[in-house]
Amino acid sequence: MATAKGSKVKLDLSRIPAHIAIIMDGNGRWAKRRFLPRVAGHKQGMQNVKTITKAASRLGVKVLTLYAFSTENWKRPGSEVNYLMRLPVDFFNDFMPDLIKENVKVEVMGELTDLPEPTRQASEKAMADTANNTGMILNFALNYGGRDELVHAAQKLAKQVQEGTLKPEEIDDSRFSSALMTGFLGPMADPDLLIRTSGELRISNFLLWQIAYSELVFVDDYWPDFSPAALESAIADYQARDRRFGGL
Ligand SMILES: CCc1cc(N2CCCCCC2)n2ncc(-c3ccc(F)cc3)c2n1
Repeated sequence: MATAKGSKVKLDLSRIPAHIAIIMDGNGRWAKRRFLPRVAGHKQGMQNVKTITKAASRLGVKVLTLYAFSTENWKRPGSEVNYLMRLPVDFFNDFMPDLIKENVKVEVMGELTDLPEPTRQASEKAMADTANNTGMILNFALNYGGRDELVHAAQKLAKQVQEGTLKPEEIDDSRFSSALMTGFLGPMADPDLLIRTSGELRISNFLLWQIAYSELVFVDDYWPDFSPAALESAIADYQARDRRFGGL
């Protein structure tokens, strides 16, 4: 078994999960514990996105989906939302050369039309500038909600039936998966491994259809403290499980 260099755990590099999704939670509590403002946690959290992106890419992960902003996050104080909405701009200003060097392809999924113009433009430019990259897909969920995604998929398919281009009996798992925001990922749309940081044991309206058979790993680290070693440990947990996909 080939193992990751310098790793504390023995990873089978031939069984790295193709698609890892992460709920990056605990940024505000990370700051509070250090008597810093919440936005300091978000800033450190963004730095850690860069660290974990590189670590996942180098381990051979094919898709890394990160829950950056949920449809419910608009309820936060205006000053915090304004700060958060600038992070994608800062991320790409700082990290685009590294993303190009890592051959990472950026995707951003969610209700992007509701975002501030600079946030949406930075996301669209990053997707355009990395469109020809063939390495890991870094897929940000931005202004994303799982129920919102299911409703939009149902509406899309209902419209096709109404237009006469689709029969109701033709709507099956595959057709529904293709109608979701993760449809562009094809056979890799469903995460093999979902990680949530900060000790919370909730799914929080994330990838509700896609995680039907995902392995779930909950870690106590706050997101800013979630290290490449912690990622490898979560992957080792995944590799130690015996996935049955509903079978015996
Ligand atoms: C819009 C809210 C938000 C918050 C945020 N945080 C704060 C909370 C979560 C922890 C990570 C740091 N990050 N980190 C990267 C992005 C990002 C999103 C899209 C994109 F195309 C490029 C980068 C980000 N976006």
